[in-house]
Amino acid sequence: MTDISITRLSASEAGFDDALNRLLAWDDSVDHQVNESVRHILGEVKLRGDAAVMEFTAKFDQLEVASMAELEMSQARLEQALERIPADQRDALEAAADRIRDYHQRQRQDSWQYEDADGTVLGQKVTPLDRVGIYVPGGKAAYPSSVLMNALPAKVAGVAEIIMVVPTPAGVVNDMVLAAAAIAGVDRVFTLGGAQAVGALAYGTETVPAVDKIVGPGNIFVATAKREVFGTVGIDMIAGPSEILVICDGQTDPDWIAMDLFSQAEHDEQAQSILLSPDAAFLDAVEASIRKLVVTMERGEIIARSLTDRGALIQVKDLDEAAEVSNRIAPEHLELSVADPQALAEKIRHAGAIFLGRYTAEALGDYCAGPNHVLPTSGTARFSSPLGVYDFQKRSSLIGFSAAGADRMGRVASVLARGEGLTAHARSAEYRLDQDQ
Ligand SMILES: NC(=O)c1ccc[n+]([C@@H]2O[C@H](COP(=O)([O-])OP(=O)(O)OC[C@H]3O[C@@H](n4cnc5c(N)ncnc54)[C@H](O)[C@@H]3O)[C@@H](O)[C@H]2O)c1
Ligand SMILES: N[C@H](CO)Cc1c[nH]c[nH+]1
Ligand SMILES: [Zn+2]
Repeated sequence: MTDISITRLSASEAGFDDALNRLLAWDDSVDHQVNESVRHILGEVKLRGDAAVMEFTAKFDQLEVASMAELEMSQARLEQALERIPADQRDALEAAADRIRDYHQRQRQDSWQYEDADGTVLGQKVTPLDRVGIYVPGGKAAYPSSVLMNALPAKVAGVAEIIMVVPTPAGVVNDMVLAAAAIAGVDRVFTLGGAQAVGALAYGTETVPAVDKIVGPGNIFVATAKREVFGTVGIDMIAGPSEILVICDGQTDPDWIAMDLFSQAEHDEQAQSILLSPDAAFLDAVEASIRKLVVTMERGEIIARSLTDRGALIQVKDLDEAAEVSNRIAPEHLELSVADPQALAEKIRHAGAIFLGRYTAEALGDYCAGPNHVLPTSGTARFSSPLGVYDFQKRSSLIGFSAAGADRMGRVASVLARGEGLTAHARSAEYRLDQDQ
């Protein structure tokens, strides 16, 4: 079933704001059911550990096992996969890994400190996280690229132990995913997915070690579970169903734009693909390309569902208005398919990643451009950033007063502490004052 009925909107028509809000929002009933189900799964995993994880894996991934050991892939199995995949796949994984590593090495932050005139030392100590969990999606497609995007920044940061989870529906293991884990240096791999995998990493089970932070993208169950366990562990962001927003001046081949919209729609029925253009005839041409091309797509049904339920072709007055609408949406991926993409990029404030110019297909960013493809979705690009080395490093403040510094700032602290009525604070500072002054 590849029939598509795609929403057409005009930014100048009455009611556009409400229509856009409806387009971006999740259906309330979906939201409610997902929240209920995720809370139930997390509660069971916290209470019953491995037993609950195995039950949910049987239920949601149709994978029955007698023991948790069957859900762990050994390092030997990862190496075997690396040896077994065809040479072109191994070369492509290694080429992508090199680009991703190289890009992320530039993000590493080092410790720093400086000294005041009185010898007081102040600074920041940067430390990698001890143990992280990386979620690699696997329900509707296999994502070796997400293994690299999650694990390599953690490696660059110096994380001591990386635990990967990936669902393998019906026990079908993807060798490229395991090979990518070998290339990236992942320490342990469990074939678990969904909220049960997130719960296992957050709370720990008899077999799965609890981690300090969970990163990585996933469907709505995974994104909701990460939100729920935040606080028990750190999370990177909400990286849910994929999104693409294309702004086009009407001069790019409509087939290219249709395929760019498909590229994210094919991930998930809940993915969102939107096109903005000031050219109404171009919107018609892209709609015609969509209808022509969808029947040629292997994942045509997912694309048709996604474009019908969550897609839109929106006419805007001009590119300035396109930038305004885009900033309201704060998309995960934003393609600027226009003559002067740099000028338009100046007007963009919120987007996970910005793809500049007609030749920059978002798909290249998904695999091998270098920047991370784990990006904030659902408008969270207003306050979140791409996954990066900084997500795997934390900072501790360094404070070392000299005797002179303790005297000078101790007097300030004493006044402030007494103002707050906290006498122990005041006296602790006062003990260290120069008593001759
Ligand atoms: N934002 C990003 O950076 C980014 C990157 C890559 C992929 N993605 C997105 O990741 C998602 C991958 O989704 P996927 O489904 O292929 O794999 P997934 O691994 O995210 O989800 C599969 C799991 O969902 C759980 N699940 C499925 N139906 C359920 C139900 N009814 N109740 C409870 N749990 C259920 C199962 O446990 C299953 O293991 C897509 O939405 C894709 O767009 C996002
Ligand atoms: N587009 C996804 C991020 O939303 C990443 C991906 C992996 N493979 C293909 N695409
Ligand atoms: Zn993609």
